[in-house]
This record gives sequence, C-alpha cells and structure tokens, in this order.
Amino acid sequence: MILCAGEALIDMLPRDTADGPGFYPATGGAVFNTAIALGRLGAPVALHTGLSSDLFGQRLAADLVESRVENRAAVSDRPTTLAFVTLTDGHAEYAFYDEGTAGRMLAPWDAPDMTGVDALFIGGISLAVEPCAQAYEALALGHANLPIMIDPNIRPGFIKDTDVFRARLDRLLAVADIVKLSDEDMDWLGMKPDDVLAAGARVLCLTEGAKGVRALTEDAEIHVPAPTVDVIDTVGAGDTFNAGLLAGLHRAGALTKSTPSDTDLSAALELGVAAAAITVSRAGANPPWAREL
Ligand SMILES: OC[C@H]1O[C@H](O)[C@H](O)[C@@H]1O
Repeated sequence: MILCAGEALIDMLPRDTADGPGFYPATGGAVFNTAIALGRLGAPVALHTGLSSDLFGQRLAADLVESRVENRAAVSDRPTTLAFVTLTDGHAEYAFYDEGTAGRMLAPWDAPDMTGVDALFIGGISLAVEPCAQAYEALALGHANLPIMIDPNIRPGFIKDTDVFRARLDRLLAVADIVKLSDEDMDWLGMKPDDVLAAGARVLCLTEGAKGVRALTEDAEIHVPAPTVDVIDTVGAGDTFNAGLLAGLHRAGALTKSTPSDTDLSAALELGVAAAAITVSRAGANPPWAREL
C-alpha cells in the first residue's frame, strides 16, 4: 500500500459564463491528484491529509471512494482550502485561500494509521506552510525505513518562510529514494542533478514539460519523450506523472529502497508520461481517463 500524504483541496477552475468570466469547483491538490491517479491505475493506495467535514471535504472523500483510494485523513470542521486557477496558454497559476483550513492545520499528532503501508509519497504546497509541513516532515522522518518519493511541487509565491522551507527540503531530500523536480524547481533550489543524488536520492526525475522526463540514477540517464497532445491545461500533469511512475514501479516490485533496474524504471516512466499526457489534454487535475490509458 502506497500512502500519499499532502493536500486535498478544491481548484476553482476558470470558465466563461453568459455573465462573463467565472469559476467552477473541481477536486485537486497535488497529492490528492496523485492518490486518485494511483487508485485509477489499480495500485493499492491510501491518502493522509487534513480533510474538512464541509461540503467540499465530502466531495473530496467521495472521489477517493470512487477511485478506490483508502481514506486515512484526519477530519475536522475547519474549511476546505481553495485554489483559484488562472490559465495562460494552458499554463496554470494558483492563488491559495488556506488560512486556518483543515489541510493547513493538520498537526504532527494527527498521524495516520500505517497498517499495510509499504511506501510513502509526500509532497505539495503543504511542505511550505505551518503546521501541516511539520506533520508531513515527521511522517517522512519517522518512516525513513520505507521507500519514500518526494515532489515538493515548489510554488514560490506560496512559500511563507524561504529559510524554513529550504531547511525542511534538505532534511526530506536526505531520506527520499525518489525525487521529482521540474526545471523551475531546480532553478529555485539552485541545485544540480548531482547535488540531489548526493543528498541521498536513488532516482531523480526531472520533468521537462512537453519534452518529457529525464530520470537520473548513479549509473544511468534515461529520457522518455512525452506523447504529443493538444494541451487544454497543465493542472495536475506532474501529479499524474508521479502516479504512473509509482504504479509502474510498484507493479514491478521495484518500489524499494534500492535503485530500480533501467528496464523497470523506463517502463514506469513511460506509464507516467502517458498518464500525464492524457491529463493535460483535459480540463482540470482529475479528468476521467483510466480506461483510455
Ligand atoms: O499540481 C496541481 C495542483 O497543484 C495546486 O495545488 C492545485 O491544487 C492543483 O490541483
């Protein structure tokens, strides 16, 4: 069972209405998106997050059930985080409303049930805000014996304290086996691929948008191009890639504390880019796609 830990929220996606520009709600949040995609790919998966009991929280919980994701959230009556999305040529930018929300206020003592968990996926904007960042860090550091994948999904405008965030990432990179970063993440971190591997990662996945993904291990560099599709929006592309990678490795028995073989890694990367390509060709982070894949 892969335990995904991070935010579940509502994306307010832009849509023109007869009265002018408007928004409509869709389930989202980087780690929620990864959990949903893992469930759709048939991987055994659970989600740990701070989930609201409000109507949006109920909708998020219902989507988990529908996609066969076990719900291991800490539920509270605080509101659901909202992310207002603006799109420029399909590229998404986010404005978050998360003050005092159920997701943000998750505390280290809201620890999840770890029964049956054999791998961890941790990430998202939750690593940049208190106190939930402490909860997710404690989870990773307390279970460093498990294979861990981290995607910090860095959104510079959302980082409340750069020094605290950077120090936290350094501690997480030291226990991570697989790290996924985008070009922009690498620029923000001021790191080179070798620095990430030297910090402890066995696999570094560098997503390069329409160009695909480059994966580096100590001994290999594998490039997998992305299928060509018409992009509607990029919301959730990286999250779905993460799910494909994790599902592929898990299925091959290669989601372990060791470096996967080039064959297993290549096949998992292929699944990741294929899933991401379908996501970007639809509106929103979690369009229905499993059968097509
Ligand atoms: O990675 C995409 C996700 O990031 C943002 O946090 C949005 O919630 C969106 O669903």
